Amino acid sequence: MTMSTGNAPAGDRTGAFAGGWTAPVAMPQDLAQAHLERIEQSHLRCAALGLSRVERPDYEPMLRGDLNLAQERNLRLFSRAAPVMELLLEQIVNTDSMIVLTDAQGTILHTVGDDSFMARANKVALSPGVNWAEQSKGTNAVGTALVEERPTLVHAAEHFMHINSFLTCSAAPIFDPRGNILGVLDVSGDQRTYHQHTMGLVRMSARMIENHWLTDDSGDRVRLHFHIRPEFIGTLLEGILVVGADGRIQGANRAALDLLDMSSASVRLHTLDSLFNINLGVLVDHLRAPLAQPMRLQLPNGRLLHASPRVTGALQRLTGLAEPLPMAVPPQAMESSVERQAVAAGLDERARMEAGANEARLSGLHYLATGDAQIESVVRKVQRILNRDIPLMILGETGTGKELLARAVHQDSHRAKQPFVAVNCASIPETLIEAELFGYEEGAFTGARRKGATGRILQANGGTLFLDEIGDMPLGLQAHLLRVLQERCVTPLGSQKSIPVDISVVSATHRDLRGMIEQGKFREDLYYRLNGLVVRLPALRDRSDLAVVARRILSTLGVGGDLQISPAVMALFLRYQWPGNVRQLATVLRTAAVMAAGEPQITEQHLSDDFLDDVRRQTPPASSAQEPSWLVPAPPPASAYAGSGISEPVPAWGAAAAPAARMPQPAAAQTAAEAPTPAGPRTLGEAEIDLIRAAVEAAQGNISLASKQLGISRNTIYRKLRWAQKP
Ligand SMILES: Nc1ncnc2c1ncn2[C@@H]1O[C@H](COP(=O)(O)OP(=O)(O)OP(=O)(O)O)[C@@H](O)[C@H]1O
Repeated sequence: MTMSTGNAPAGDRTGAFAGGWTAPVAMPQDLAQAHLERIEQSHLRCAALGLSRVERPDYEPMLRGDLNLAQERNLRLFSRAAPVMELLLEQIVNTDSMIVLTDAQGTILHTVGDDSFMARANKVALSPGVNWAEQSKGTNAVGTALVEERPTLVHAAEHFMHINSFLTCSAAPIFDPRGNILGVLDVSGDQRTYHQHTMGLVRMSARMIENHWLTDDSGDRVRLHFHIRPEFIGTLLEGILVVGADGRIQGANRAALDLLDMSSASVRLHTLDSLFNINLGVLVDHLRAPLAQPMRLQLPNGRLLHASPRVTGALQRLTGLAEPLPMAVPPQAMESSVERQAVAAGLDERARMEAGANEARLSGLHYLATGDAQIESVVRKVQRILNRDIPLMILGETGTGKELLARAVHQDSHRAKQPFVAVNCASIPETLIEAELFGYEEGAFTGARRKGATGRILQANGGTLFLDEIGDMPLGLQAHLLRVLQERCVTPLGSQKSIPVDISVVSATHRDLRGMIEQGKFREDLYYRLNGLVVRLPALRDRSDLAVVARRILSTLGVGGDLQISPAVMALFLRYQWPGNVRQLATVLRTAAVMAAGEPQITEQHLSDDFLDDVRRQTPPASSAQEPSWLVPAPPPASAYAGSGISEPVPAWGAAAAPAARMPQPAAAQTAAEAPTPAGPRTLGEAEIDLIRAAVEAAQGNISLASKQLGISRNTIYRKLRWAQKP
C-alpha cells in the first residue's frame, strides 16, 4: 500500500492531506509540507508493521522493578533533565499539558504536568513504564522522533492510532556528544491547545539537557565554548567542543556541529591543531590570563570564531583553573537582571563550596602545621579557642590560606558534621549581599525568586559561617549583621518572623580594619564582635616551610608521589617573594606538574615564562663580577630535603653549578662569631649580613650548615643575602 503525498497542496492549512490528516493550522506553510511527508512516511512504516489504527494497543506498563532499573540506568539523563523539565513546566503551566522524558527506546521514565491532563493521558498510558516507540504506539511524537532522529510534532489525527488523536505532541531527541540518542523530551497536550511555540521550547530544553550532559563531565578534558559572535558565548546558541588531554575532539553539541558545518562523526576525526591550528597549551595559557576575553580562532575555511576555553577533571586540578558551573537556566529565560545576578552569585558560591569540599579532605589544623614557627603559633592559639564560641578573625595577605585555616577550625570543631558556609563579601554584588546573607520571603522584592530563598546565615545553622573579605561588606549591612550576631536571630527580608540561629563565626580580611574604622568605613562595634581572637597568617616569603608546603601541594595534585622539585627550582622558589603567596605557589606547581608529566622532576624548563620573568624582575641575575661566587646559593644538601620530597642536588645546577669548587676557602678556624668587621660605622642590618656571609663562608657555601650554626632558616639566609645585593 502506498499513500501518495505528491498532489497534496503544500501546507494546506485547512484541507485534508492525502493521508486524511491536516497540519496544525498555525504551522508555517513551508514547514507543513515536509512535516506532512514525514507523518506519511511514519504511517507507512506502521502499516507495514501491521499495526491497527483502531484497536487498543498494549497499555501494560513494565513491572515496577523493571521501571526502577530503567530509571537507574538513565539516572544521569534524568538528573540533567529534571531541572530543565521543572523550568519547562513553568512555561506550560495551566495549558492542559504535560512533559514526558523517555529513554532511548521510548520507554517513559518520568512525567510532570497538569494533574487533570495527566489523568486523561493516563487513560492512553502516557505514563511511566510504558513504551511509546513507533512499533508499539504507531505514529507519535516520541516514537517518530526516535526513528527520524529529529524534533517531531505529531498533532491530533496525525497519530496513527485514533485513540491518541486528542493529543498534540512535540518531541525532541536528546543526543550525547558523540551523536547517540540518550532519550526524548516531549510536551503533550490537548490538541485544542496546540501552540507553535511549544516545539521551540522543547527543542531549547533538549539542548539545555545536552549541554548539561556535555559540561558536567569531570574527565580530563578541555571544553571550548564558541560562537561567531562573542556575546553568544554562554547562551544556548553557543557551540561546545569537548577536547581530550591529547588534543583530540571527543564530542560536540548540536550548535557546534551547526557552526562548524560538520557531522558528529567528522568533527571527532579532528584535533585542536587540525581544526584551529592551536594546541592545549595555548588554551591553558589563555585561561590563566586575568579577565581573559574570548580568544579568536580561525577555521581552515577562514571563518572566524570567538571561543572561551574551560578545563575539567585532573586537568582542572593540575592547572588550578576553576570550572565555572553551567548556568542551570539560560540567561534570556530569567525574569530579571536581579535574578540573573542572584543565580550567578549562587553558582559562584556553589563552585567555591565544591572546591572547599575537595579541600576538606586535606584540612584540619594538623595539616597546616608544616614546620614554620609562626604558623605553629597560630595553630596553637586557634586550638585553644576551639568549641569556645569565640569569634575568630584571620588577617593575612591574599592567598596565605585564610579560608583553609577557617575550614580547618571548622573541621576540628564539634560542628564538623554541620555546614561550613563561606561567603565572600567582595564577590557578591552589593545589591544582592543582603538577600544572599539574610534570605528573603516570597515576593520580598521585584525580581526575587518566586518562592523566596534561605540566606547563607541560616544555611550555616549549626555550623560555621566564614565571612571572607569582611572589610568589603557595605557599611549599611554591617549594622544588620551586627544585630544578627548579637541577637542570634535572622529575619529574612520581607518577613516578620525572626529565626534563631546557632553559628560559629570566622571572618577574614586582607584590609586594615582599624584604619577603616578611623576612616568611618567599618563599624567599630562590629569589629569588636568579630575579633574574639585575631591571628595573622604570615606571607609565604616569611615562612620557613616552603619546601614542605610545596611537597604537600604536589601530593594533592594527583600526579603520583614521585614527582620531585629540582634543587635549582627550589633555590629559585626560596629566593622569590611570592606576592600571591601559597595560592601562587600552588598555581606555579600545577602548571609545572602538567609540563613535567612523565619526567622525574620539575626543572626550570617546566616553569611558565611568565613566572620566570617575574622571578627575573624581582631578582635580576647578578654578574660574577658584582657578586662573590659564594653568594650564588649552593644547592641544599640531601639532608635538607628530608621529608620534603624534593630531589637531591644534581650536578648540573644551572648558573650555580659546582658552587663549592668556586668557593673562596675561608681561614681554617674562622667561625661566624669571629667574622671580620669592616671598617666604619654600620647598621644592625649590615652587621647581620656580614655575620651571615661569614657563616656561609665558614660552612664552605653549605647554606644548610650555616643556617644551623646561625639558628635561622635557609630561606632567611637566601633572602637576606639577596636583599643585601640590592642597590
Ligand atoms: N598550608 C597550605 N598547604 C597547602 N595549600 C595551601 C596552604 N595554604 C593555602 N593553600 C592553598 O592556597 C590557596 C589559597 O588559600 P586560601 O583561599 O585559603 O587563601 P586566602 O588567604 O583565603 O585567600 P584570599 O584572601 O585571596 O581569599 C588554596 O588553594 C589553598 O588550598
